[in-house]
Amino acid sequence: MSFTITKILLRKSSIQHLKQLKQYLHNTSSVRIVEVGPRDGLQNESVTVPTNVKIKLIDKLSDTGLKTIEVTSFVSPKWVPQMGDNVDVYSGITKRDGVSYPVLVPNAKGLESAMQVGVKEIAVFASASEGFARKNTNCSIEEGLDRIKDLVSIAKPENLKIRGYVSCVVGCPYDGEIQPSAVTKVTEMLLSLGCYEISLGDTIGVGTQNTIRNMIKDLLTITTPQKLAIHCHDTYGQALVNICTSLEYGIKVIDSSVSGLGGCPYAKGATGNVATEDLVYMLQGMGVETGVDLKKAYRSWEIHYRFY
Ligand SMILES: CC(C)(COP(=O)([O-])OP(=O)([O-])OC[C@H]1O[C@@H](n2cnc3c(N)ncnc32)[C@H](O)[C@@H]1OP(=O)([O-])[O-])[C@@H](O)C(=O)NCCC(=O)NCCSC(=O)C[C@@](C)(O)CC(=O)[O-]
Repeated sequence: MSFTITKILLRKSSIQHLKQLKQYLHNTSSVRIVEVGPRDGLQNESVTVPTNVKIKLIDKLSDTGLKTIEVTSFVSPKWVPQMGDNVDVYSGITKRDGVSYPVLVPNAKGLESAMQVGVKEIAVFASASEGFARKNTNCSIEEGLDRIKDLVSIAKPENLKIRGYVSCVVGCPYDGEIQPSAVTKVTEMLLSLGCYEISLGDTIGVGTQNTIRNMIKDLLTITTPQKLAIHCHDTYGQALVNICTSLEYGIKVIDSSVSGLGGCPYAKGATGNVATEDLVYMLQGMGVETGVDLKKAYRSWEIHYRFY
């Protein structure tokens, strides 16, 4: 290809890109932030944060304007001891009207305990990679989906809201690069089981603009952006860029973690999620409404910080 033709094509694609950005800014006046710090963040701390500190942190977060706060998980305490106080945390927090407090559940046993304390929303989790599925849940992708099917059959008649996660959407610490089609397959399955939204987890933060874009493009062949959320860990400082790329494709639900806490005990090398404060700051600058008070978000973190 001649140099001139390449230049024309490049100029055309950047004009298209600008048009797309303009369109997105026009369409995106607000986003919903899903705060995952108390679960995704604290599950990975080297020390177990005391229950009363977790409760204070969640109550402070409830005061920031966040509408969804994932508070804990009902997984096996043998696997993740940091979440072993799930019943006390969920029972101890002050539930505000208009705020949803989902919990992560891996199986029917976890769902049963969650229902006993009156949980109204759960999050189920699957993986796009076999290696991670086995390390994180001790079963294959397919067996994990069967477990989810079982627990959904109990949760649905009880009118519980069910959110789904797909982990390792671009890369896996065990299997390497992940093909978009693998993500699409698991997402389609979770949607067909009744999840109202699927959060796309870049579990180890290896995504870049291109890999995130390719993954979303493939997903948009089977679903709409309204059914998707993005969940970026920030290992290589790409989280905000990857979030902007997701916004371009119309995704308006973003997971983040206060102060950038986070990681997964079964994904070595994974650093924290994108920090809620950084995300709110960026979106405010773009004129996108989040409903979150930035100063209060900073202050909520002090509770946890004072613990150390
Ligand atoms: C799925 C299992 C349970 C299978 O674990 P397993 O060992 O295969 O299960 P099991 O059925 O053989 O049970 C083993 C023991 O755990 C107990 N048990 C079993 N289930 C529960 C439960 N729900 N609550 C309490 N206890 C439970 C069970 O009763 C038994 O106790 P024992 O008889 O030995 O005394 C295990 O692998 C597990 O809990 N895994 C979860 C790991 C985890 O929490 N990882 C982090 C969350 S995922 C994540 O962070 C990614 C995400 C969502 O953020 C998105 C992203 O970034 O990608």
